Amino acid sequence: MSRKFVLAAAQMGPIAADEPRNSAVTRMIEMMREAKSRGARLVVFPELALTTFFPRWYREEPEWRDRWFETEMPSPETRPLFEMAAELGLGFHLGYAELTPEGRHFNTAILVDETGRIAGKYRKIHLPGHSEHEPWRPFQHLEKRYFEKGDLGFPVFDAFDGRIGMCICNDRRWPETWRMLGLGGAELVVLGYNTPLHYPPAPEHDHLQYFHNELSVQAGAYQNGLWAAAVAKAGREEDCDLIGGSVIVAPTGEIVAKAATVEDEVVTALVDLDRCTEIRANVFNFSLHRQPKDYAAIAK
Ligand SMILES: CSCC[C@@H](NC(N)=O)C(=O)O
Repeated sequence: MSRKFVLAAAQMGPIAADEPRNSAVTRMIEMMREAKSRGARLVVFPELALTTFFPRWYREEPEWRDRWFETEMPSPETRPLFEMAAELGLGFHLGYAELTPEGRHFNTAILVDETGRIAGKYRKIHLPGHSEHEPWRPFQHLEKRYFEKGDLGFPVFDAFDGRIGMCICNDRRWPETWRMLGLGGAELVVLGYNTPLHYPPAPEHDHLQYFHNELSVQAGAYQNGLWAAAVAKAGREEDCDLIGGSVIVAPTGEIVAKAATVEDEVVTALVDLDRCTEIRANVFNFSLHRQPKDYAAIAK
């Protein structure tokens, strides 16, 4: 059985602070139609794809924070995505802020299959930034304030005739993320990101933002012999420039599709999950070459 399918990366341009959820959903549905017209089976949306990247602001009122969070999925505003998935026979990956019935806040992503059913959930583990107001910054990065660390580990799901893993934005910079997903047997890792062009603690690295994105995703894919799709929310969002550069990467580490704009843009690639073997049966044959006894410090 062939395990080839068309994968779509649906980069999003900026979402204004006052842009309602149903506007973002309408933009996503338009990109789902575009992806389907190119034969896609799965479309990947960014991190926190329903709203502006709200951790850039410091606010103390709990009700201010909670307005950015989803208390159910699907919700009345997001249900059209699920209905469109079922109608088109097109799965999707979506990042959003999750508020649980117990009052817990997570930076979450879900995988939805071609029938519109939630096939998997991941909660972001590597939360970047800071937890207190730092007025010297031109904008805040308060993920450590507004979210709890994810509590689901790095699960891998049976879907799309393969094994699919997820991570979110800053997770992609950590080799441990990719190795955990690789050890779980992931053949495709999908992720979204909101990455500012300007990094206030080390502005001398600003010109490297696109490079570090590609470096991380290409290394993660190659070193674990898996496909990867990394998808941006891009462009000038509320006076903060976010990088674009959404990519689909093969298990060889080669970029096979790449966005050219910082706007809503769909890029597609034909993904053959059986190509993971090219790497996994050779250079990164884990059972043959990996030496976990010598890696003890990594897990401390
Ligand atoms: C403040 S750290 C840099 C920004 C970070 N962004 C997210 N959303 O994780 C990233 O790793 O891209």
